[in-house]
This record gives sequence, C-alpha cells and structure tokens, in this order.
Amino acid sequence: MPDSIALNPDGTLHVPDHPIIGCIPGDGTGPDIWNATRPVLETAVDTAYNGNRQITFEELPAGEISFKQTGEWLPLSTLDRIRALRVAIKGPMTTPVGKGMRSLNVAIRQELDLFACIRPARYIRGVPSPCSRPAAIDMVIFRENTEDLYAGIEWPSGSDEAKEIIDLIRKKTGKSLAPDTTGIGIKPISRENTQRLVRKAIQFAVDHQRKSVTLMHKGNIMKFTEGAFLNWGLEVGTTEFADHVILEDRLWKEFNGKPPKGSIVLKDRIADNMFQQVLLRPEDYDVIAAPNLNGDYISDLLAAMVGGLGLAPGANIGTDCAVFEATHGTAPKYAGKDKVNPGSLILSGAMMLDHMEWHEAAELVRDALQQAIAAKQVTYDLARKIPGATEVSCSEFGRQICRLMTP
Ligand SMILES: NC(=O)C1=CN([C@@H]2O[C@H](COP(=O)(O)OP(=O)(O)OC[C@H]3O[C@@H](n4cnc5c(N)ncnc54)[C@H](OP(=O)(O)O)[C@@H]3O)[C@@H](O)[C@H]2O)C=CC1
Ligand SMILES: O=C(O)CCC(=O)C(=O)O
Ligand SMILES: [Mg+2]
Repeated sequence: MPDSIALNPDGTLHVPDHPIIGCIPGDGTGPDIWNATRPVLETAVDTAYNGNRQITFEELPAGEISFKQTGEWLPLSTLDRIRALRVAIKGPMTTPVGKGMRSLNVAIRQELDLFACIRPARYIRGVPSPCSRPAAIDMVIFRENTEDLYAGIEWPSGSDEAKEIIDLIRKKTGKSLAPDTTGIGIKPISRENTQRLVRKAIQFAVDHQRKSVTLMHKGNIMKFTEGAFLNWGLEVGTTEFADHVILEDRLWKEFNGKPPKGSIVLKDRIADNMFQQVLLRPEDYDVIAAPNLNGDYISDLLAAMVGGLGLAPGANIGTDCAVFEATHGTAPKYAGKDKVNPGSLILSGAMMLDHMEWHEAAELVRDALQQAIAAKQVTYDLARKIPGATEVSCSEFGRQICRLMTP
C-alpha cells in the first residue's frame, strides 16, 4: 500500500517501499519536462529494485492550472499536503515582472521553511561548455532561501508607505530620496537564517570530503546585511567546525597555501569578484554559501558553465520537508512544444532519490543521462552546440534515458 514518508526521531527520513510523493507540473514548459521526467524516475526505481519499490506521484494543484480550476494560485491544501508527504518535486511557475502577484516558487520555499536551496553544478562529459577547462567545474551552491530581498517587503513609488519610509530615512540619516519616484525594498538578513544555511553548507562539505566552502557576499557595500552574513558565517565555521575548518590567512601563514589533509578551507569572496573567479579558476571553488539574491544570480552562471539551464538541478531543503525543482524557469516561448531539455528536472529527481537514500536508482538516472548525451541524441539546447548531434524532442530524450536504464 502506498504510504507517506515519515521522519524518524533523529530527523532522518523513514521511506517506505511504496512512498507517495507530491508533484506539481508547473507552468509554461513545466508540464513538458515533468511528463518526460516522471517515467524516467519510475523506470529507475523499478529497475534498481526489481519492482520491489515504487513511487506513487500525487499531483498537487499550484500555478496557472490550479488558478483556472480552483481560483487559487497556491491552495493551502497543497502546502499542507507537501508538509504531510515530506517530499515533493515541481516544475517552474510563472512570476509576473514589475506587477502582479509575488512568486509562488518563493512562497513555497518560505511557507515550508525550505531554508537551503542546493544547486550542484558538475560538468558532464560531452556537454558543450563555454569554459576552457569544464572538467574542473564541480561546485555546489547553498543559497539562503527564505529572506533577503525575496522577503517581498517593498512599496511602489508614490505610495503612502514609501513616503513614510522616505521621511523616516531623512530623519534618521539626513539623506534625501526623491519622495515621489523612489520605490522602496527591504533587505532583511538575520543571524539565525544565515547560520543554519552556512552550517548546512559546511556540514555537507565535511560529509562529502569537499575542499572548501566560500561565503559569497557584498559585505563591503551592504555592511549590516551581506557583511553580517559573512561575519555570522565565519562564526559558525570557526566555532562549530573548528576541527575541520581553516581560514585562508592561516592557510598561507602556516601552511604555505597547501591545506592540511582533510581540512576545509573557509574562504570569503566579494560577489562581483566571485563571478570572475569561478569562470577563470573553477578548480579553486567547491561549496559556495550565499544570501538569496547572490545565490540566484550565481546559479544561472554556474549552470551556463556546465552546459546551460537545461542541465541544472536543484533542491529546496528544510527541517521537515523538501521540494526538488530545476534551477530554470518556465521558458515560456517553448511551452507545449515538447522541445526543451528535461535534464534539469530529471537530475533534480536524481537528487530526490538520493535524499530518500535510494542511491542505486539515482545513479542509474545519472548514468543513463550521461549515456544519452554521449550518444549525441539530445534536445535543441545541446544539439545546437555539439557537432554531429541529432536533435530529439523533450519526451524522446526522456524515453531514450528510460531505454538506457532498462536491462
Ligand atoms: N523556480 C522557478 O519556478 C523559476 C521560475 N522562473 C520564472 O520563469 C519565467 C521565465 O523566466 P526567464 O527569465 O525567461 O528564465 P527561464 O529560465 O525560464 O528561461 C531562460 C532561457 O533559458 C533557457 N532554458 C530554460 N529552461 C530550459 C530547458 N529546460 N532546456 C533548455 N533551455 C532552457 C532558454 O534559453 P534559449 O532562449 O537560449 O533557448 C530560455 O529562453 C518567469 O516568470 C520567471 O519568474 C524563473 C526561474 C525559476
Ligand atoms: O520564482 C521565480 O519566478 C524566480 C525564482 C528564481 O529565479 C530562482 O529561484 O532561481
Ligand atoms: Mg533564478
């Protein structure tokens, strides 16, 4: 009988052999990539466990489809059901620009307190990359997922609230802002939310024998938000992980730049420099911990470095539940055309299987995806850059991965 995933008293997951997992197909190209991904995950589980394990996907309403059917963009019942099921996978959802409702994707993360957005960027052989040494790219972003400018505290120019804040700023700082044309946005960054994110990033580095964790911030300019992110992050590293972590100045003073075996170098980089560093010296960067906006920006850059958004997976992880989703958005111009690369959601599904400790199935998915790329039967985004490649549709790419997994 299908059953929900539960939490053990120590916080680990208890996954039954027939778990129910929530799924939200999403908007735009979301249904295309979800329809290609679902059979891949089902086939992987069936093959890895000889039919003894099976996922039942339960579709949950959210986004445009939900609004048309129920009048609600993100029903509370969907959030409750994800809480109860503990694990879900979703396609992207549309957010209007400069007007309209706030992001449903961000709302899911905030409402479920999925505080860590984890986005690996690892080069897959055969994928075209704009970088000269793509094989050196193996980074994992830990993006704070609940606060920063994404908190959604903002007022439009000319509103009473904006004028009130502008008055307050004038009184407190003596600085005049143009009262009628200035829009106001608030950037909250807290010690608690920073430290739980950085803690998770360093713990990941310890558990996976990674070489460094880099705190990416703009603390020279935004001293009490991004600068505080750095200070609070360093505090976690140097107190809670003192046995593992070594700071860069000590690394050079005492070890001539060569980290002692088993240590994790805790670095910090100002955000603008960080963009050129990862491009020019990818081997020097490993785990990256960043506030929400920096994490969003660097995610798409790292995705481009390993082949584009079509191959960029992600996970939103909290204490009680987790929601897996691609890094990219709805790519609306391709919606319903069965064209885009489902690889990003397929690899997010592999992360989900790892999260459930179904590593054999996760490995099958990753291996088959690599084989499909090696066979040069790929979607448009890769086909346009791989000499001699044949373009296949989104669904065909998924079917090909299924075939490659089937004995
Ligand atoms: N988590 C979420 O649900 C997210 C939602 N969004 C939302 O999505 C909407 C569109 O955002 P936009 O800025 O255009 O960004 P998108 O990520 O949707 O698309 C940008 C470009 O990336 C490429 N791309 C995206 N997905 C794929 C894929 N699966 N396979 C191959 N290439 C892909 C395409 O490039 P090319 O044109 O070169 O083919 C596409 O035009 C917005 O409403 C935004 O708010 C955005 C990000 C995340
Ligand atoms: O929610 C959105 O519309 C955009 C979110 C986004 O870009 C991201 O999470 O990477
Ligand atoms: Mg983004």
